[in-house]
Amino acid sequence: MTFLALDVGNTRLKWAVYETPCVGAKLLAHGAQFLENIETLSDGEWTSLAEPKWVLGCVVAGDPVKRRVMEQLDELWDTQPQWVVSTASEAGVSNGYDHPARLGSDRWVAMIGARQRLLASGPPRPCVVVMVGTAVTVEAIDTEGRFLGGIILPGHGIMLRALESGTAGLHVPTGDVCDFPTNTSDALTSGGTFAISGAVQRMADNLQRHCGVVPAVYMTGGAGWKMAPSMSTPCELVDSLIFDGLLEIAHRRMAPG
Ligand SMILES: Nc1ncnc2c1ncn2[C@@H]1O[C@H](COP(=O)(O)OP(=O)(O)OP(=O)(O)O)[C@@H](O)[C@H]1O
Ligand SMILES: CC(C)(CO)[C@@H](O)C(=O)NCCC(=O)O
Ligand SMILES: [K+]
Repeated sequence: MTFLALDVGNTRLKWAVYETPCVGAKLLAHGAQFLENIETLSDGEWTSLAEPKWVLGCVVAGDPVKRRVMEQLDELWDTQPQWVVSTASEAGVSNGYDHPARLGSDRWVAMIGARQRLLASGPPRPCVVVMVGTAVTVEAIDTEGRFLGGIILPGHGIMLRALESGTAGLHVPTGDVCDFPTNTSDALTSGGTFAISGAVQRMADNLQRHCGVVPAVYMTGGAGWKMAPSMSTPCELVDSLIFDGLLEIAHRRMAPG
């Protein structure tokens, strides 16, 4: 009766198997694979798994990647995967995007995970949801669970590569984050980090002004742990926000009773 959750990003596929489709269910196995190596899943890590009863995922990589993931699943099991599409509302979150379906499903799922966590931890309040992956997204959700809007900015890696390819003199090793960088490495690393933490601060300010309450801030994504020490706003790092969202959606859609 296991549940396989899939998060197919622009750089890596992350997967997790839970005992049941329910937030807080026991995590039985998990892993991550760079998109170039997806083909190894069906004769590698996934071979030792029991056939999952449910498979639910979100994909923001292109259709060719999605097809390759489906082939891997198909080689091993009969279970038909379901893929989350952003809609006008689901699992207690409503979608303020101009065209709800155009919102990246990873953003939608992470918001559902965050809202679930927020409500489990106390009375409703506004929250900011930060995802630090290949790209960075910062979303605003109001007290009622309405996604008001969010921003997309380049991730740390893309920022650095853009600077490297657009200049003659910016090829240097990774530096440290510091308040007043005095060498090129530290200047680049701190610049990328401040761009992200500054964007989060700004969105938290926007949301606080809009709602009149200090928002909770949740952060997730592969590079979240790198960003966490440099945030200027208090912020809770939750590695599993996308999986929590998938569990919550699956629970509401699939669980009997
Ligand atoms: N250990 C690290 N040190 C520095 N930067 C990192 C590290 N890990 C990840 N990053 C940065 O974070 C970005 C995305 O990393 P990662 O692939 O872990 O995230 P992700 O959430 O899996 O991304 P996606 O979901 O978009 O595939 C990369 O662009 C990289 O620059
Ligand atoms: C912004 C990313 C790349 C973040 O992973 C993804 O959510 C995406 O491709 N979104 C589609 C565009 C949008 O959300 O407006
Ligand atoms: K992601």
